This record gives sequence, C-alpha cells and structure tokens, in this order.
Amino acid sequence: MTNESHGPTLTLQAHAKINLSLDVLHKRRDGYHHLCMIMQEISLHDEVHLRLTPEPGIRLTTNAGFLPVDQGNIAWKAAERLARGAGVSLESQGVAIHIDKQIPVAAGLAGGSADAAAVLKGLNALWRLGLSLEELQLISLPLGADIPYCLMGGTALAEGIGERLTPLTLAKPFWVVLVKPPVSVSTREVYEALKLDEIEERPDTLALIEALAQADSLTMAGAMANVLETVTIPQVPEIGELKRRLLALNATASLMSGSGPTVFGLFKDQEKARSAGEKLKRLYREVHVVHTLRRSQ
Ligand SMILES: C[C@@](CO)(OP(=O)(O)O)[C@H](O)COP(=O)(O)OP(=O)(O)OC[C@H]1O[C@@H](n2ccc(N)nc2=O)[C@H](O)[C@@H]1O
Ligand SMILES: Nc1ncnc2c1ncn2[C@@H]1O[C@H](COP(=O)(O)OP(=O)(O)O)[C@@H](O)[C@H]1O
Repeated sequence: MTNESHGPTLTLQAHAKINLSLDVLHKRRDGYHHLCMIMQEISLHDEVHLRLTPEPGIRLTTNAGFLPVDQGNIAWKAAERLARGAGVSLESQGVAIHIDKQIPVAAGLAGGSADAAAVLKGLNALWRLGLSLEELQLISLPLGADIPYCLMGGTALAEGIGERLTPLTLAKPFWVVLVKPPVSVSTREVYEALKLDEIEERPDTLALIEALAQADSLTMAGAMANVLETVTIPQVPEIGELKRRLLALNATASLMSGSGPTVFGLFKDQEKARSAGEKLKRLYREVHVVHTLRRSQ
C-alpha cells in the first residue's frame, strides 16, 4: 500500500500464541532451557502499523502507555536489527511503528514476540529485502526465543530453545477462552525457579501430536501438560483454581500458557465458550474468547 504524502505503509496483525504443551528437558550451559513444546496461533492480535518516513531513525508509538517506546521495545529492536543485518541505512530514511496493543502483556501469550515478528515481515516487504522465512527466523532468534515461531504461526512443535520448528496438523479448530489473573510473572524468573528433578507430570508430546491430527480430544486432554505450572501454581494458586473452573465450565482441556499467568480453556462448541467467557468476565477483567488459527502462508 502506498500513501504519497506519508510514504509507503503497511498494517499487519500480530497474533498471540498459546502452548498446548510445554516440556523442559534440561538446562543448557548458557542458562537457557532445552524445550519440547506445542505452540498454537490464536485469533487474538495486536495491530502493527508501519510507515517509511523521510525523517531518519525509528519512531515508535503505542496505545499501551506502560510499554517502552525506545530500544526497550522488542518491536523497535527488531527494526534496528533487520536494518543492520540487511544493510538498510536509518540515517537517510526512517520508519514509524505504531502498535495497537490488544494482547495482554507479560502474560505467556508472546505478545512482544508477535509484534517483533510483524515488524520483521512488514519491513522485509516495505524495504523489498526478499529475505526468506528461514532468514528472518535466524535474524530474530537473539531477540527472543518465541519470535521464530511467531514468524511461522499455525500449529507447531518447537524444540531447542524454541527455534527448531516443525509444522503440525490441527484437524479441528477450537474456541479458546483466555483468562489472565491480575498478577505478573517474569519468564526469566519462572525458568530460574524450575526444579527439573521435581517434575512429576510431563506432557505426552507424541500422543498429543497424533491426537491433534486425529481430532481425538479425549487423548489430547490427557496428553497436555505444562511443566512451568510446577513453579507458578504454588506461587499463584489462582492459576490452578482457574484451570478447575474452566473444566467445570465444559472446557475440553485447560492449561497455563507459556510462563503464565494466563490460563486457557479449549472448547469445541462456540456457545459453551461464550457462556464460560461471560461467567468469567464477572470475576476477571482480562477475559478473551477467541479461536485457533491455521498457518496463513
Ligand atoms: C515460556 C515461553 C514458552 O513459549 O513463552 P512466554 O511465556 O514467554 O510467552 C518461551 O519459552 C519464552 O520465550 P521468550 O519470552 O521469547 O524468551 P526470551 O525473551 O528469549 O527469554 C527470556 C528469559 O527466559 C529464559 N528462557 C527462555 C527460553 C528458553 N528456552 N529457556 C530459558 O531459560 C531465559 O532466562 C531468558 O532470559
Ligand atoms: N511490543 C511489546 N509488547 C509487549 N511487551 C513488550 C513489548 N516490547 C517490550 N516488551 C516487554 O517484554 C516483556 C514481556 O512481554 P510479552 O511478550 O507480552 O510477554 P510474554 O513473554 O509473557 O509472552 C514485558 O515486560 C514488556 O514490558
């Protein structure tokens, strides 16, 4: 899209993710953890507006007043890293980024990573760089372990620290009720507090992959688990209560997403999801009724 008076513009949807499973296999020497997890793109999204400007540098604005609008914003870092990696000078031209934030922040939904992925995709197009998905994923990894997945989307198995990705089949979509309790958790602190030798319940990743492909929701529900709950539930018992509440409201399965604190319930039926969402809205401020998405490219 081109707007003569303001320079070329592009608007992208930056979708959140949930983790249908999350297993931590071991801690690496660099402090990062080797993972095996199933990621699922959902319809909840931020809008990322990009505009090339004659003024030099990166300018970032957002409707979320508490987010950084400088190098502290992961979307800002993504633009700078791509420019440096691709040899685009930000001294003779610039880019304006506006983030319309809808995804709860620091919630285990990868909102920041989704914004960064949208900036990389959008500037790859606006700057006509012609970089492949794999090249963008390589550039993105040092900025955040979830960004390579966010660039890809859909349903995927993520291994390594999140960068080894295999697309998976989700035979039937789900309605997803998200509830973010009003607490903050730091991803780094959750990983640091994890005691690998004390984990009793792990996901059955292979059974889950098969169940997702066969739309076998009974096997699916039994195979799902997130080992990071062993850290967060003792700290925030509300997370465990919310899981039980969602199951009592007819969810097929319920889990904490990522490092939390957001809890989601999967529903086959839209009406049941809506009704559960309405009941939970009486108790929680941040409730979203959304659905799973297939990979778009
Ligand atoms: C837990 C997960 C699950 O999808 O998501 P979120 O809850 O953040 O959405 C991810 O592993 C989070 O990915 P992301 O949030 O991109 O992580 P980064 O910014 O790269 O790292 C934040 C911190 O988490 C820890 N970290 C992250 C990834 C990993 N495989 N091992 C780790 O130990 C490191 O201490 C790091 O300093
Ligand atoms: N564009 C952005 N959107 C959200 N958070 C951001 C962004 N840029 C930087 N951050 C910072 O990154 C941290 C993690 O944010 P987020 O990606 O929403 O959480 P999570 O890693 O739990 O999915 C927050 O503390 C926030 O201040």
